[in-house]
Amino acid sequence: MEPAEKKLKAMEPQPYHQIGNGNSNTMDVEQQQKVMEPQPHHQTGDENAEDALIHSSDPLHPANHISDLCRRFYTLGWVTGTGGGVSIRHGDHIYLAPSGVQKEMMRPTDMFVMDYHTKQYLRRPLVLKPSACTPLFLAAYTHRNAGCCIHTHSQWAVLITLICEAGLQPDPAHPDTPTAVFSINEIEQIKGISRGGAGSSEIAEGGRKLGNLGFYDTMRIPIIENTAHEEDLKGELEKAIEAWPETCAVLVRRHGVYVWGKDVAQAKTQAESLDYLFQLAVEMHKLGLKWVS
Ligand SMILES: CSCCC(=O)C(=O)COP(=O)(O)O
Ligand SMILES: [Zn+2]
Repeated sequence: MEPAEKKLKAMEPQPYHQIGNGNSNTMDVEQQQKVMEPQPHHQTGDENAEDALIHSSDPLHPANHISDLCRRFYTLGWVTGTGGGVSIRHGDHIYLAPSGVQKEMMRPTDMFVMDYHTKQYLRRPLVLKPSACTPLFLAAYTHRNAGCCIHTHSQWAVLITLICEAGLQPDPAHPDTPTAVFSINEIEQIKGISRGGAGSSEIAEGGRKLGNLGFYDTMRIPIIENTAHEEDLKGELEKAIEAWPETCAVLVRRHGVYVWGKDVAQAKTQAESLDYLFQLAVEMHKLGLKWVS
């Protein structure tokens, strides 16, 4: 190979199972050596059937879409340093990223696929572990019938939990638990948030269409405490989902936020609107302005 050709080849992104990431949570030295040896493609047997789950020329196929979204979210600081992630539910199939990998470098071949009903993996890349966020994503699918769940480590999300922790912006509607919720109103971007938790097309009891929040509504996002291990957040996240039937997100103190929607578009736009509101509130706080009346 000519030197210029070699240089170009080295610049091409490689699937995770070919490069490793040095993250001990994912691949130790022994595992990395193991991936150099010829191996069966996957653990579960029918290679062609498994590959059909992740190979598609459609950029919106979940295996392609998750990789693409993570590259975009990386530039926003949402999934840097391997933190955060995205999961998509596609019919009965749940697509999940691997754990501890550089999320912006993922390829469709790195994806895990789980059956929604049995919770069994239909596809499991051999040398990778499924995201530690999996139980949290499943909670959004099970309890909110979500079609997509996004977890960010955005610094705006973390900062807003710290400001609420300091008790500087108690919510008048919840005086007993002033630090357990982030509330904001009278900001236009609130209209980007659905009223019903999973989707604006949902119909509430009595036939009322839920739609999105209005300018004078108060958006409330519960905050749960962080745990040493991501998967241990599941119980508190489920409790928060139950206690706040209108929320489309749960903040995790000193960690980030989980946001879901009925489909990728709704989860993504809600994550964007929330990040905007978190940032705005942090900046308002710096200026001594209140964000809830
Ligand atoms: C520095 S990331 C710590 C783990 C975490 O909070 C996270 O969101 C990523 O989990 P994953 O298992 O998907 O890598
Ligand atoms: Zn996280």
